[in-house]
Amino acid sequence: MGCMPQGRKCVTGTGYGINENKRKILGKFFRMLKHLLSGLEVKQIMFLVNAEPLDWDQLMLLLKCPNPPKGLKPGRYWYDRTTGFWGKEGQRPSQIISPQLDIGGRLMINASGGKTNVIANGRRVSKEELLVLKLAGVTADGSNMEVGQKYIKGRIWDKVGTKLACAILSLPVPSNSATPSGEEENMNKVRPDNLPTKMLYKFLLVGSVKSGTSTIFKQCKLLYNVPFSESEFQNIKLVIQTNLYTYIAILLEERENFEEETLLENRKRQHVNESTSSGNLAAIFPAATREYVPLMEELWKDPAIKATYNRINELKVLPRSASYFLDQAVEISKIDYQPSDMDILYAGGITLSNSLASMEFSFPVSRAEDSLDPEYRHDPSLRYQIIRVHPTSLGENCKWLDMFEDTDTVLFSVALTDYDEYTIDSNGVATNKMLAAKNLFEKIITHKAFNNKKFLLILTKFDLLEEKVETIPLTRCEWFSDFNPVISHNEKTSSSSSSRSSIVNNTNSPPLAQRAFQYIAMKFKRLFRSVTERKLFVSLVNGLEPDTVDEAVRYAREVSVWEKWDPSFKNEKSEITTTTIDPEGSSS
Ligand SMILES: Nc1nc2c(ncn2[C@@H]2O[C@H](COP(=O)(O)OP(=O)(O)OP(=O)(O)O)[C@@H](O)[C@H]2O)c(=O)[nH]1
Ligand SMILES: [Mg+2]
Repeated sequence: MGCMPQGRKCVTGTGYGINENKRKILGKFFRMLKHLLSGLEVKQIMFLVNAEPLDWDQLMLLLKCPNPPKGLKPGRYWYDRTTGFWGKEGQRPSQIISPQLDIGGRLMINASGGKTNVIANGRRVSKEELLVLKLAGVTADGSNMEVGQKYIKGRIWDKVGTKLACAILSLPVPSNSATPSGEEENMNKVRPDNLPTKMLYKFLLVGSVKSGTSTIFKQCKLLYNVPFSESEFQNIKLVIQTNLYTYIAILLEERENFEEETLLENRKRQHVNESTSSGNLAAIFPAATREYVPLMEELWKDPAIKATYNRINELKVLPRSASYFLDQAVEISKIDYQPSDMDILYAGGITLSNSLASMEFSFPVSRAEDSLDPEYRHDPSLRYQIIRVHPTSLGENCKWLDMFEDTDTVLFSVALTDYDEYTIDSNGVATNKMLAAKNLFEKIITHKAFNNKKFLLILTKFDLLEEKVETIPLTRCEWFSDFNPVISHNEKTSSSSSSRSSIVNNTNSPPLAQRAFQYIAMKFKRLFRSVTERKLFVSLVNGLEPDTVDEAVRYAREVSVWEKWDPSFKNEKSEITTTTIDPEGSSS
């Protein structure tokens, strides 16, 4: 075959004759490159980076770098040397290539056609990028920011959420090899002793729709003193006020129905206000930010409204928390209303960010911990991150879970009350919510990115289960068809002796709810073991009670550092530390 450019021999070809059928295409690539790059004039218009043409050496540097641009064609490109961001001139970034390559000219401010007032490394970023920077927690104040992969104001790619947001917004994320120096990547996993870096443990909080994840997330913010930002706080306030007006609109509508039964004699009076009973929220309360105190006071004087309100439990369309807010209607409708912690917790429909929220914290040292031998204490300076993601943002078959592969422990939340509830999809097909939760659980535990993750199942809404299970049998859900509500004396003793949770130890708790909880935990544990051959940890939670959430999250901390959670670890009983019960142990 003879000599190839740059004097190299084609070793595999040595000693063999040329396949005449292929002669035409042999060396095609080199002929093409030579053709493209031989004359300076040609070169100059072929590959421009930051408005400067690349010479042969620069082009080779670009093509042979650890993470070269994919499918590079002649054209005009921009390149941010600090981050490795790469894109076509005038367009948003399309890839992240190896950073720090000495190619092209100076990055221009309008290189990517961004229209925001934020400049990153000398380039005006696009709206989408700005959103990502905000998600990553980089303050975007219009000043010139240093946005390195390695140091940002840190390392934005470490912030989960950044990756997910990028995926959703079709912005590039660095491939593993693009992360400068491989050890950076693994810093959270293998930490050389001489590095003083604090370790960050990551919990992914996920569950099916309305499983209580945002309540747990909000509870954690309050528990671990992570303040709500001003915009989060304003958003919460707006949601609470808007919710209140929705409840009132429903009351106004329902008032009519009740009246026909109970307030026939007052009917004429009611007609005076007919115009307000349309239920059209926008018409009644045009702007949630306006003060409606006088209107609210007037409404409460209306006997028909009072009568309707007294029968609020019959109004299935109103959420349970409605009466909590309606009781403070006048207060909430004030312009200067400040939501209390309880208001924030009770407010449904609040997601701090649309689909994704993240908080970082350290555990305050508890009194119980303080009295422990230092050897058994957790390092109080360790940092933890909780990322809450809504199932609808995980995409088809949870494909975006990849973005969370650096999670240490998954907190999977299931509402204990889901067993008799249904979701209706766009085709009108009803699915039992417990089965939907089971389905999501199976998808996540079998996802390739979560192969070896530890899982803590958070069974929540226990307070609501206590009420519900007394009237609606658990067997409503087909998965629970073999639940036997009759508790033998022996089982009763064994279940309470293995219970550590304050909820379970509460002697007022109806045993039936405990029994149901243990049964559901056992079902999930068996499912988990059959799929992964590993142990599923379980915590019982009432999202509105801080102590139970604190116990569960501290339990997640324990779980994260146990090295003995693999199947070879026989004595599982000793894993049960401060928090939870072992439903498997007690259900035999
Ligand atoms: N009584 C009671 N209510 C709860 C509990 N946990 C959550 N809730 C309520 O249940 C509703 C749904 O809870 P969220 O925390 O919003 O659930 P989510 O998983 O964020 O739901 P979506 O994001 O809307 O899918 C809210 O009205 C909460 O106040 C609980 O343990 N007990
Ligand atoms: Mg929510």
